[in-house]
Amino acid sequence: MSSQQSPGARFRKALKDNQPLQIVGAVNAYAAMMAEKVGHQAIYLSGGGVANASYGLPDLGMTTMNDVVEDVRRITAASDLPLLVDIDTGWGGAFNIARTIREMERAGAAAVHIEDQVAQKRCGHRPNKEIVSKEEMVDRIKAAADARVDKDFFIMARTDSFQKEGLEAAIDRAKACIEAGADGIFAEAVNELEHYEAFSKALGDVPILANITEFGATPLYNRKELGEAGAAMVLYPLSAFRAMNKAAVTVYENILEKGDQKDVVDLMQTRMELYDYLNYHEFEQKLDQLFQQSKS
Ligand SMILES: C[C@](O)(C(=O)O)[C@H](CC(=O)O)C(=O)O
Ligand SMILES: [Mg+2]
Repeated sequence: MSSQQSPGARFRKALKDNQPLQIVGAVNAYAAMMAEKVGHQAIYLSGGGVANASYGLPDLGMTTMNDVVEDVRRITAASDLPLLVDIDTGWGGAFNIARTIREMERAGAAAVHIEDQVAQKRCGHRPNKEIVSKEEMVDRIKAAADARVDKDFFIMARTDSFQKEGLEAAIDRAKACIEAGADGIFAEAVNELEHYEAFSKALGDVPILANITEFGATPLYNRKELGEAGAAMVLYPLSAFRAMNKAAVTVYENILEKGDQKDVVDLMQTRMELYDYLNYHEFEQKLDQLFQQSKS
């Protein structure tokens, strides 16, 4: 099932083959399997998703490298799609960042994005974000780029500077990050198509990611218009997660209020659908064969 190419090489190929490449959030292994079967070419492990879904915590820099790497391992074991991982600020200084990159590679990630917020970070779409200096961010990128073993492992620099410093400063940071070895730029929380155009004009061939997260600062632009504005990647970090959560609350409430779940069965994936995504029947057949062998 798994291909000969490294995860990083597969990510780069997906980027080349899809313009722009849609990257969908998968909060766990099963979500990754569904995204793959549906036909997506790349998946994402959201830092907010790990904090919220795996630990019941807000996206405020409270989860550690090990928390995230654990979820990466689970997802890469279940799906062959190249996985982009949110490593927040990299969890420390140069040595910590180098360790993070190596652990992510070892766990089967294809790409990461590392941001220029302070360690006490916030969600990129919340007010009052604090950022580190351009020099410190450049050091983060150098440490990350230098640490990778596979040269195809993709390192994306995310800049949160637009909110505080505006477009020109954000582009200036992006340029410095590219010089330091970044393969792509995540232009966080910009809010007009023209902003992506400006990034793309200034950065030439370097791929730019548009984060189309719901209920945030960026309108829900279509893939096509983002592509025309120069975005090479479109991220949907928590879209499926938000939908799952709403369905779950509806089911919990219904069971409590009505005493049964009949009214909400239509919201549910059926047992057969679940089994199809899991290849359940293949496993069952194998089990039957094993029993036959031990009986004979
Ligand atoms: C992309 C992001 O970093 C994430 O952790 O998924 C978040 C998404 C969100 O909170 O909607 C971010 O943009 O900061
Ligand atoms: Mg995040």
